[in-house]
Amino acid sequence: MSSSTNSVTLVHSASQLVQVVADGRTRLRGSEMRHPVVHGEPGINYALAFDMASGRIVDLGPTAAVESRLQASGCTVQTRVDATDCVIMPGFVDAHTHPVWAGDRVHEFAMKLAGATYMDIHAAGGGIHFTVRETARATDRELADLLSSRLASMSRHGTTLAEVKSGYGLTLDAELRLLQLLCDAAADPLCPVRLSVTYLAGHAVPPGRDSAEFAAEVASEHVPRVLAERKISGRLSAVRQIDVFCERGVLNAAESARILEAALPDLRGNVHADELSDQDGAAMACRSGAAAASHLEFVSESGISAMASNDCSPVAVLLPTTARLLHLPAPPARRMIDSGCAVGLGSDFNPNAHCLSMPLIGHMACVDFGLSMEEALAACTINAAAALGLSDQTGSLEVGKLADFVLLRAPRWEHAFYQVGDSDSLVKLVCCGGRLVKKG
Ligand SMILES: N=CN[C@@H](CCC(=O)O)C(=O)O
Ligand SMILES: [Zn+2]
Repeated sequence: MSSSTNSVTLVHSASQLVQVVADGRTRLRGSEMRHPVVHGEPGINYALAFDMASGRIVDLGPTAAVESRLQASGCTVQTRVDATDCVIMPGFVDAHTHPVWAGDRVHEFAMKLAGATYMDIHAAGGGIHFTVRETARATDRELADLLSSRLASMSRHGTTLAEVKSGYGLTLDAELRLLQLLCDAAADPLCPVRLSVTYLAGHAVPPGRDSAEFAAEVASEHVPRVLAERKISGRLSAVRQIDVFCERGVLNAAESARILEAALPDLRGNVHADELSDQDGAAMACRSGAAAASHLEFVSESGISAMASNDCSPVAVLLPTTARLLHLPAPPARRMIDSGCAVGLGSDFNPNAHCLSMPLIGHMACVDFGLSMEEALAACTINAAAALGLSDQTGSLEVGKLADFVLLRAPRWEHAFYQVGDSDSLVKLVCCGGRLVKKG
């Protein structure tokens, strides 16, 4: 029970309370992922109270105990939310999304089903290049509306924090435009999802350009301008991460490192690594001091060892939609966890992988990558928040943390991953920083 509390909202009578972490740890590595903290004694029901002014959790535990502590400390319970037959659990954290673009690529889905590879389409001027052209044609208003409807959908599926990347601009001005749209959304008090904005500085090499020369331009001109806008004018102050697509046919490890290092330590590194081939991407991410490396289908043993080495190593963010869609081998998820990596999860929402539901991602991580449900839970809460450097604030339910939680209409939390494709109706209520954003 925290002391400086006045008016609180009390969510009570839940059949389970899922904290994930209860001792302040900010990531779960390796075998620790098997043991998220869950309370669900038969005959006991559970509550969570949050301060309405700060949006932070002030107490949680069995309902009777929480109510008597609130009364003893003189708190006024202003709002009561009945969670009977529901589970209180942390909001889902989506550690990797590309939500600002126009023009779908459903035609490419058909091409891939007929056997075309991702890189065949990319090299022929489709893929990211197609989306860059469509995005350039769209107005700011159209892009803002598309972004906002995607964020609303994420929220309906229970996401309370998402990493959101630019990357469909490629030129400096076009990237600045996309970053501004993301920062405007992040600053909107009505935005239903907390956003952590990433400057995806090297998503593709513009047609006709040489990758080394493009990387040099991004490192020496684009990155300094984004950093200046962020610091001096404050226009892009919500930008927290930098990303590159380290891949054969895009940027190699040296070119990627050059861009990342131009932004560090102002921005945290967050890298597309070893997705379609082993490019030494994970190890490069470690050497560059990045906070997260995503994809990792082709990660090497040395990349896994580097990511498993300590509590500051990058979080290994796995993206089940992409591996499935592109018929890639599953990333060696078991090997990563058994080696001691902190594994996180992301939807990778983008025009290639059109999925906004983290419960579905958790299901796919279990079925396709061999995670247990406990590991998937840790991966899409505390570890995904760790990938964004925000796991001291969110990603678990603990006193003092943000009231970022969902009520799941189910007897046990495992239904989040078991009831595949049903997350919109399973998620009864979403609370983001103490703001109730979905009621049903
Ligand atoms: N791999 C690079 N970027 C995205 C795909 C972007 C696109 O195809 O538009 C990803 O993470 O999967
Ligand atoms: Zn991506």
